[in-house]
Amino acid sequence: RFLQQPRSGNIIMPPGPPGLPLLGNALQLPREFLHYKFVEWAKEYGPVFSLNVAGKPWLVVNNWKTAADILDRRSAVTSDRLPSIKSQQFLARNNAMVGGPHGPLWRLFRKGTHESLNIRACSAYCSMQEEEAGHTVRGLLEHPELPIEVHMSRTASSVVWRVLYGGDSLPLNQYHGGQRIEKMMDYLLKANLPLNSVVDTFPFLRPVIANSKWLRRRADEWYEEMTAIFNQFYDESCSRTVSTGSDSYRSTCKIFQAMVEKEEITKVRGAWSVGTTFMAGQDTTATQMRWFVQAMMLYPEVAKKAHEELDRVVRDRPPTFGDRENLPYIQAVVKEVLRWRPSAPLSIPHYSSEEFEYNGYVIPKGTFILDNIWATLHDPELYPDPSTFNPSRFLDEHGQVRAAPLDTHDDLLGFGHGRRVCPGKDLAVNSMYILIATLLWALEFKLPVDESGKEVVPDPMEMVDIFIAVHPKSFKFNVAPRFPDVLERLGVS
Ligand code: HEM
Repeated sequence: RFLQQPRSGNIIMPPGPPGLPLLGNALQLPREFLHYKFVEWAKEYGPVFSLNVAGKPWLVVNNWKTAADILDRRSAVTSDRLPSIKSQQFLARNNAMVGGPHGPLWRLFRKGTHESLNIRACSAYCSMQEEEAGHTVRGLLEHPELPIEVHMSRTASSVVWRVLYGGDSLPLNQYHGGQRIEKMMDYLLKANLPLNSVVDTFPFLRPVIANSKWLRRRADEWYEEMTAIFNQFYDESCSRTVSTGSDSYRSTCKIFQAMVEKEEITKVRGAWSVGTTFMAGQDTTATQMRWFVQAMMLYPEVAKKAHEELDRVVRDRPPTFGDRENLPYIQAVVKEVLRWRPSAPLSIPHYSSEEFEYNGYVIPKGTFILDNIWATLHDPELYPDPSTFNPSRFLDEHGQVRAAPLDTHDDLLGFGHGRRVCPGKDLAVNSMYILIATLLWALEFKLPVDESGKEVVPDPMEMVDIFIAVHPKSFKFNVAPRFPDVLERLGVS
């Protein structure tokens, strides 16, 4: 308790678990699945509690109400990101907007991404997304030997690639441009892992490293290579016109190119904005779709209800975006996938840029704020029996999608809060809708069997924490076509 007391002036932090002198709660934090530990602490200390991690104040927000109060309503002062020396300053040279400060540069980045990804702009990508859903069915049927992560990663990358860079559909099982970015991203993500950066643990080393070419050499090489890749994709994109099916659109690169021409942003920052958006948008959507496949194998009664709805509404032709309003159960499956297994259970941490007041507490400037999305989406008060995959929880007594209760973000779950809310949320939900509808229309998901004929049942609690994102552990799957000529019907034979 002593360590939760004000450190200076009138700071009053909410209570939290007691810690050790100097180290505070640092040794009590598990290295992975922090969100589970926070759920335990929230039961004891309430939905918003504080920690002291080696002298640094942390605030953990664990339900929809506190998230709305702190991250939405006070977003003017709770939308910063932790200043990270290794990843932001040395690796990305302050060009990575996702982890960057809440300032003028970030506003330009949001302006460009919003123009490209807002809900109206997204309508231009629908025919491309329908086509990608068809390619995914073909991939699953023609290459069932490939792991589910390879299929879903191709699909998610391809959609984001085509929107951001206006390129062609990405191939399955062949090295492509998107993978060049993904490979590089790994190093940047790992630099953010707690205690993975010497300079962030001991910030007094910053000037020493900044002034030594030899100590900085790995970071410099990484930056040069990343920038060359981003610039190459950006230049190629700026010279193409995109047209898919009945739609044509400006790639995100072209939107940033117009901003570069108006001298609002430099070219290198435009290229980095697009590249880091690709990084943020690819893995998240792919992870949600892997959970969807697992859920369909574990909950065949859900797949059956979805098949009944699709058979009644679209019958023997593939679903389209035009069918969405008539497919409430499919919409509810999309919501339940996002609720059941959010791909970023602790969101991306926020940081307070000013001292602020909340419920009688006074939270200091420089507080690391963790949004425990997992706790919110597994709160039994809002979602009874939260560990069961049950899309019907989102439907009213007439079988229609129920209106989202105030402040719950029930209409777009798992995309974060406040000014930092995910700018790709509408594109992601559109991708998930058309993929889920098309995969369920085209395929029967079954549990695979082992050599002795026994069903292999995946455990939905087996997950891999890779910092920010949490994936399902790799699992086997089995699919069969629901129509003998399914690929012809999809136009992808
Ligand atoms: C189902 C898929 C997705 C999920 C679950 C998801 C989730 C999130 C979350 C939780 C955040 C952090 C929000 C916060 O700080 O409060 C975020 C940020 C972000 N997302 Fe997504 N996202 C998804 C798809 C996408 C897509 C498709 C794109 C773009 C093509 C995208 C681009 C971004 C960017 C650029 C940020 C950083 C925003 C900022 O710092 O201002 N995301 N996302």
